[in-house]
Amino acid sequence: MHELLTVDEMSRADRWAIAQGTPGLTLMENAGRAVAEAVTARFKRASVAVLCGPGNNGGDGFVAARHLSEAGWSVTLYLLGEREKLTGDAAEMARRWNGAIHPMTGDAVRGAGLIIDAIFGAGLSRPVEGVPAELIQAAARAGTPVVAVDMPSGLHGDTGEVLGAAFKAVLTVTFFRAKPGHYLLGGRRHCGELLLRDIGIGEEALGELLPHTYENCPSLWLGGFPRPEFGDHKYTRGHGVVVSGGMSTTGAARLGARAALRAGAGLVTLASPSSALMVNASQLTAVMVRAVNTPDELTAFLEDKRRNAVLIGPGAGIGGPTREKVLAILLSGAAVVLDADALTSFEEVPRDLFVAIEGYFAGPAVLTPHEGEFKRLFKDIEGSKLERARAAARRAGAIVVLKGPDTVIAAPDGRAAINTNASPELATAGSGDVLAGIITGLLAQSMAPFEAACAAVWLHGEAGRAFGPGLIAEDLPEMLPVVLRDLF
Ligand SMILES: NC(=O)C1=CN([C@@H]2O[C@H](COP(=O)(O)OP(=O)(O)OC[C@H]3O[C@@H](n4cnc5c(N)ncnc54)[C@H](OP(=O)(O)O)[C@@H]3O)[C@@H](O)[C@H]2O)[C@@H](O)CC1
Ligand SMILES: [K+]
Repeated sequence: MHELLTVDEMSRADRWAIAQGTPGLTLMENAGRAVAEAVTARFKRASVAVLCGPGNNGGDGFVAARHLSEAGWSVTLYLLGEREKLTGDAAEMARRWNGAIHPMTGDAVRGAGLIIDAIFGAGLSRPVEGVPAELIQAAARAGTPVVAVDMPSGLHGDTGEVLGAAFKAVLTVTFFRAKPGHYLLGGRRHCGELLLRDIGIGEEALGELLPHTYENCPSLWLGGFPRPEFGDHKYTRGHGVVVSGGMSTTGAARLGARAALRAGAGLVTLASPSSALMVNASQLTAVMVRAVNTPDELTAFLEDKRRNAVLIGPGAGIGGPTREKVLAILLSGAAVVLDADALTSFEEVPRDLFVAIEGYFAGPAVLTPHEGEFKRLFKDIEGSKLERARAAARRAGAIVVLKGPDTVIAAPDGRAAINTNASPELATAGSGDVLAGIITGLLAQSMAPFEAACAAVWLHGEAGRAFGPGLIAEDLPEMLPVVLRDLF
C-alpha cells in the first residue's frame, strides 16, 4: 500500500523508531548515505555544492557530503546560520564532517556542477527569503541540477505549496514514506524524480500512525475490483444508467455510457428525452436507449432495482429539471455519480443536495467536480487540494473526486488518495464524461464507492498514457481493454 505521511506523522514515525531502539543518528546516517548513493548512481562526477540548513535536513546534508567526499567527489559545504547553533544529531554529523564549513552566501552555487539542497525539509515553517531565496534563483538561472533531500526547500510537505520560493529539483530523495506535498501539483512541479528510501523505520510504525492518505495505486483497490466469473450473466454484472441531455447535448452522455460498458457493467442504458431519442439511437449499438422525460418517469424507470448505478450531469443542462432528476435518483437507492451540470444545478442550494445524499434511501454517491464546479458547491471550503476534497466529502456525505492534474479522491470517513498517473493529454473535451462513466460502470458491479472512484481515476490516467498524443475523449473507453489486460 502506498501510504503518504504528513509532516507531523513523519516526525511521529521518526520518534517511534527512536523509541523502539534505533538511534536518531542511525536514521540520519542512513538518510544522508541514501542521498549520496542516489547521486553517485545517477550523475557523472562533478563539483558539488552541499547546502545545509540549521535543522536535521541540514544534518542529512552533512552526512551526504561526507559520503560523497569519501567517494572521491569534490564537495564544498555551505551552512545557513552558525555552526554553534546546530543541536542534536545535526551537530554530531557536523562534527563528523572533516571538510570546511563555509557560511552560506548568495554566490554559494556559482560554478557548482551539482547542488544538494539540504536547507529545509519537513521543518519548513515560513516563507523562504534572503540568502536561500537568492540561491534558489541563482540555481534556476544557471540551470544547475539540484538534488533535494526529503523535500525541495520551500515546498511544504503537507500541501505541496511553495512558501516564498522553492528549488526545482531533478531528483528528490525522501525517506520511509512520501508526503502529500510530493504528489500535489506543486510537488509534481518541483520534485523531479522521487526516490523513496528505507532508513530503518519499521513498517510497524504505520500500525501506530494509522495513516489515511494514499498515492492512488492499484494496491489500494485491486482486491475489490470486479472481475467476471464463470457463470456470470449480464444481469449479475450490473446495469448502469446514464441520463442524456436534450437533442443538441447528447454526446457527453454517450461517452459516459460507452465508458461504463467498457468498465465492465453488464448492461448500460441511456435514459434519453424523447426529443433526443433518434439522435441517440442512431449513434448507439451495445448501449441501449429508452425514452425517459420527466423526474417521475425516471423514478418509474429506476423502480427496476437491477438498474443499480446512475450517472447524471454530462450535457444534462443546469436548473430545476436536472435538480429534480438528481433527487429522484437519490430516492431510488441506486448508486449515483453526479458530474458537471448535476453539480452546478445545486449552486444556490447545495444543502438540498447534501441532505438528499444523507437520506435514508439514498445509495452511495460520487461527486466529480473540477475546480470551478467545486467552488460553486463548496464556496467556503479552503486549504490545500487534499484538505478541500476531504472537507467536501465530509460535508456532502459522498465520495468527492476533485479533478485536475493531481486529482484527489476523498471519502467522508477521512480516507483520501492523490492520483499520480494523469497525462496532460487528458485535458480534452469529454474526458471528464468518460471518467464519470467508468466510475458508474464499476459502481454497477457493486464495487465500493471510494475504491471504485480511485480505480476509475487510475484507469482513466492509464488509458490516456496508453493512447498518448492526439488523444480525444472517444479514444479513452477504447483503451480500457489494453489497460485492464495489463492490470491483470
Ligand atoms: N527527525 C529524524 O529523526 C530524522 C529527520 N530527518 C531529516 O530531518 C528533516 C526535518 O528536520 P527538522 O525537523 O529539524 O526540520 P528542517 O527541515 O531541518 O528545518 C528546520 C529548521 O529550519 C528553520 N526554518 C524553517 N523554515 C525556515 C525559513 N523559511 N527560513 C529560515 N529558517 C527556516 C527552522 O527554524 P525555526 O522554525 O525553528 O525558527 C529550523 O531551524 C527531514 O526533512 C529529514 O531531512 C532524517 O535525518 C531522518 C531522521
Ligand atoms: K531540502
